[in-house]
Amino acid sequence: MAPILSIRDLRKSYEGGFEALKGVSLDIEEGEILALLGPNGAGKTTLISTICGITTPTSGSVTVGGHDIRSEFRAARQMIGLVPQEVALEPFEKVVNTVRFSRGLFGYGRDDARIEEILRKLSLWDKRDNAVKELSGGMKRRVLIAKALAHEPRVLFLDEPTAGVDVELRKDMWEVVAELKAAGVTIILTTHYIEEAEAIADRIGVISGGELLLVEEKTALMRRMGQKFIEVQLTEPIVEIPPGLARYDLELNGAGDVLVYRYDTHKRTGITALLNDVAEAGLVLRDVDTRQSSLEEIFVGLVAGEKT
Ligand SMILES: Nc1ncnc2c1ncn2[C@@H]1O[C@H](COP(=O)(O)OP(=O)(O)OP(=O)(O)O)[C@@H](O)[C@H]1O
Repeated sequence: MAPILSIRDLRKSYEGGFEALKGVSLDIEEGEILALLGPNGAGKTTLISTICGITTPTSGSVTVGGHDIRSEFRAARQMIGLVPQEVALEPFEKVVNTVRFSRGLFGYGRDDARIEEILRKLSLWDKRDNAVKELSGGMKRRVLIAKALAHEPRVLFLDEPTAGVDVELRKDMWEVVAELKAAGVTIILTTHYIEEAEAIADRIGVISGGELLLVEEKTALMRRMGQKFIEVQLTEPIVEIPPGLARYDLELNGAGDVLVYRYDTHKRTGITALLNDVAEAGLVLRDVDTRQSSLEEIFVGLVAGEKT
């Protein structure tokens, strides 16, 4: 199947010559959720703004549903919904009207049933007659999503959808995203919250300094780059690692009662030998725990590697 979004060698230099995108290429399949991770200033917003036609690219091409964003701007833009980072809403307008208005902007006729469906999906139906200014910050974000969905887009961009919202609302947002995916909407979101990408994305893209460092299926990425740790908890603390265990490159925690061993699941792990040698060294185990390195550790490693 042809990708719903196709980005080829996209470059953007701002006035003054700053290169915010240095040749980004990416294909996105219909119905997937892609999370774009990157530090501040990486170019995430520039990438989204360029695809959505808010920023003009210096070179390169983007097609949405086969429509070129420059030569077929209207057709391409019609397929896209954008939830911007900044909350920019008309404070005195009623929720329902602001969403209706967004639909009208795209040339669609009034469709109250559709608006009701969107407002209900976002738990805004009860607030439909409230003025926007009466809503909490989290609810305002939902209104932004409702507006972006009003013209029935097939691709939805969420630029930091949960920045500054509390944990509970963040989880609600994730549910909304999952429902949209189930309804067939393709979703591209940027986030600073790595746990957010870990929780909802199918694929992860890491962008830094205007370059896409990698794009990979989340589980494959975590399997490929992730390491595992085994924590050997001892009944009695020790002051130093016994010489018999020197070859393992172990770390002893501050309290002296946990030995941490890092291993790669793709190679021989050496766990059996380690546990034998721990017993041999006269240490008694209280418990053994394993832990997978998180996406956060992978991400920090990648971006740090890029800077050196
Ligand atoms: N209009 C502009 N003129 C000049 N430089 C700009 C402009 N907009 C963005 N930049 C620069 O381009 C780079 C990328 O910015 P962008 O907003 O795309 O980053 P981002 O990854 O979205 O960052 P954040 O996570 O902080 O929102 C930054 O260094 C920024 O200062």
